[in-house]
Amino acid sequence: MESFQMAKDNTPLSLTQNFIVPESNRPQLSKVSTLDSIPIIDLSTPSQFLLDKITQACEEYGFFHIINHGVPQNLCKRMLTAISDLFKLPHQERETFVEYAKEINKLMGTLFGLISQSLGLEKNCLQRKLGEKPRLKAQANFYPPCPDPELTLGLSVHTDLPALTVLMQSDEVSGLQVIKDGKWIDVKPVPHSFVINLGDQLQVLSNGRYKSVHHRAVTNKMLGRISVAMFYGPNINTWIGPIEELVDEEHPAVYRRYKFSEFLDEFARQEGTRRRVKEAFQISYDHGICSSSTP
Ligand SMILES: O=C(O)CCC(=O)C(=O)O
Ligand SMILES: [Fe+2]
Repeated sequence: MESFQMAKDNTPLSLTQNFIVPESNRPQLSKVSTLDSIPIIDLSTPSQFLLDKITQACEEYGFFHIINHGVPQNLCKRMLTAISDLFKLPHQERETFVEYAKEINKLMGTLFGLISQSLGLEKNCLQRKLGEKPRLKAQANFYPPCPDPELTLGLSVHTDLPALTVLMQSDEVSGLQVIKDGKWIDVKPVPHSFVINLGDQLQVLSNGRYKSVHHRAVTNKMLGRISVAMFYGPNINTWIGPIEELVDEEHPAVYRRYKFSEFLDEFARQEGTRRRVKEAFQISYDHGICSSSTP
């Protein structure tokens, strides 16, 4: 579906009516903070320092950049070009896709190890909980330049439903924004970095200690933007719930256990609403009675 009417020289003429969002959902770009940003973590720093940084980033932002991540720069560049071509051509550059997916899968292994340790768990704990046949899904996003970025959103406000996202964005153009302390902050591209964010399943596994944070993508007048997200999540038959080591008297289970298929069903059920999927699996401890809030 074309979101814009394009002139011959590829400049957008006007935003088509169906992409204009209601006033209450508009991005209010002048209110977005450009002073704050998500942390940048150097994966090559010595281990305890690195773990402290990861703990802090996961607790405070649920988002961070990683640099010195070991994924070849040239492969990242080829991947962005391949994705860019994909939007122009029907034909896929398969080899680059497969090679990229393999590298990112490896990187996800490293990140899950670090995040597990940052929670005080064994290195392989999170990946073990996410099951033997995880789902790795790629999503390519293309945001054409837009004549009026105030009237629309490139990608509406959401949290990522799986466990972990590795996002590569084009170096020149920003558009990703993240909620921090009730305010939108801009995630300016950091060259040769990936943006990492935690998904809903990680929030549940960590018993709410780490957050799957709301984010959105906005457009801009001048330049188109590309991003490539890789999501790592469980398969539909995997049971997800707070990890036992993270539950005690002081930290009672925030969520009940569920099969991932149930989570997906709930997600589908909430189509068309401002989704609150995790909340449906929350345990309520009101009046000393413990009950799940799922209908
Ligand atoms: O384009 C972006 O930066 C955001 C992408 C995103 O949030 C997603 O694909 O889930
Ligand atoms: Fe997302």
